[in-house]
Amino acid sequence: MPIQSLDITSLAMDRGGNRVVDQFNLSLFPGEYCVVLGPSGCGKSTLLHGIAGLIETAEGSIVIDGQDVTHTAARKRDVGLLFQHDTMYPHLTVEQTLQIAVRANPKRRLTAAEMDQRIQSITETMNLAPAWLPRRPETLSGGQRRRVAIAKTLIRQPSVCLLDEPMAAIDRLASERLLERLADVSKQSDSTTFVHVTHDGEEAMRLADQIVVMSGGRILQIGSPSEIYQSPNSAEVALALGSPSCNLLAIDEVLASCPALGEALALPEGQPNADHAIMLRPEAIQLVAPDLNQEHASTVTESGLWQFPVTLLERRDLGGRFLLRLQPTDSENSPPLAATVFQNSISAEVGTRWICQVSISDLRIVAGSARNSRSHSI
Ligand SMILES: Nc1ncnc2c1ncn2[C@@H]1O[C@H](COP(=O)(O)OP(=O)(O)OP(=O)(O)O)[C@@H](O)[C@H]1O
Repeated sequence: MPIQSLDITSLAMDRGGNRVVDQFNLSLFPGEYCVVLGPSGCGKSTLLHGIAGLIETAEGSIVIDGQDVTHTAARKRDVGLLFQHDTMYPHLTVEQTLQIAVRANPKRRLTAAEMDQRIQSITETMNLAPAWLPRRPETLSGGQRRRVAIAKTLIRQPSVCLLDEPMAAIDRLASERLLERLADVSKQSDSTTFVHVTHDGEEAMRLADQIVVMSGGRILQIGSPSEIYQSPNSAEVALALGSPSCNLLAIDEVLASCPALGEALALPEGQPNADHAIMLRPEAIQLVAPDLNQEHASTVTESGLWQFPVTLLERRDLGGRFLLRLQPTDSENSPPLAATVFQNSISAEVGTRWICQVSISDLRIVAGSARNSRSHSI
C-alpha cells in the first residue's frame, strides 16, 4: 500500500477570529485528483492556504508524504499553489517566471539542460505557444495567463498541487480546453496529488477521482463523482451537483397521492418524514404517454416503476434536449418538477396532460427538508 501523499486530520482554521474550517479530514494517495466543491465563503481558499502553510492551523495536523508539516514553513513544504487571482511578477517574461518556479523546488537543483527540458515539456503539456515565452504576462489574455499560472504551479513537480478556482474568469471555450489539459496532466502524473477547489459541480464531475462537498467550513460528504451524484447524503449535497438541479419532493405529499410508494422506499426510521426529502434527478423522469382521459392516478407498477400524471407547464429547447416543467396533477400543492428529455422523444404541447414514470431505484431519500429547497422555474 503506498503512503498517502496528503493526510489531513481534524484540521481547524480561523480567519478574523472566526472558525472557517472545522473538523476537516482528508486522505489522498499519490496521483489522486480531489475536487473540493462548495459555495462562496465556505472556506475552500482558507483550506488550501492552510495546506500550503500560508495560514497557521488552529487545530489538527497536515502530513505530506509521511512528514508532519503542520508547523513547517511554507517554502519547505513540497506544495505548489495556484492562487485564485494571478500572482505573476509583471517585470519577468513567461520563461523567467517558469525558471524561477522550478528553482523554488527545495528537492533538487536542475542543470541548465534539465531546466530547458522541463520548460519544453510543460509548454507542450499546457499548450503554451513558444512565442509566449519571451513575453511578459500582462501581454497575454486572461485565459493564456491562467494557463501560464497553472504551468508555473506544475513545473515544480510538487508532491501536492493546490489549484484555487483555476477556471475563474475564463470564457467557456477556454475553460473547456483547460479542463481537458488538467485531465491529461493528472492522468500522466502518478506522483503529484491534486486538490482543486471550485463552486462548479460540472468541473468537479469532469476532473475528480474524489469530490469533497463542503459547506460552512465542514465536510458534508466525500466520494467518487458517481457516489456523490447518485447517492448524496443530504439535500444540500444533492443540489451541489447536476444542472438543472435535482427535484426534492416532500415525502408526505408524495405518499398522500401514492401510498404504495411508502412500501417501495426505505423511509427514515424513527425520524419525521418532514426532515427528509425524496431526490429525483431531472433526467430520471420519462414522459411515457398522453393522459388522454385525464383519469390516470399515481401508481407503483410490478416492475418497480412509479407512474404519475402531470401537466406540461413549460418547455425549453436546450439544443438536443428539452427542459420541461411538469406539475403533478394529483398533488397540486407540490411545486413543479424539472425534467430533461431528448428532443426527438417528445412532441408534447404545453398545457397537455401526460403520464410520467420514474424507476423507483432512481429515487433517493436524503436528509433535509424539501421545503427549504427552491422549486423549479425555468
Ligand atoms: N483575511 C480574512 N480576514 C477575515 N476573514 C476572512 C479573511 N479571508 C477570508 N475570510 C472569511 O473566511 C471565510 C472563508 O473564506 P474563503 O476565502 O476561504 O472562502 P471560499 O470558499 O474560498 O470563498 P470563494 O469561493 O468566494 O473564494 C469567509 O467567511 C471569509 O469572509
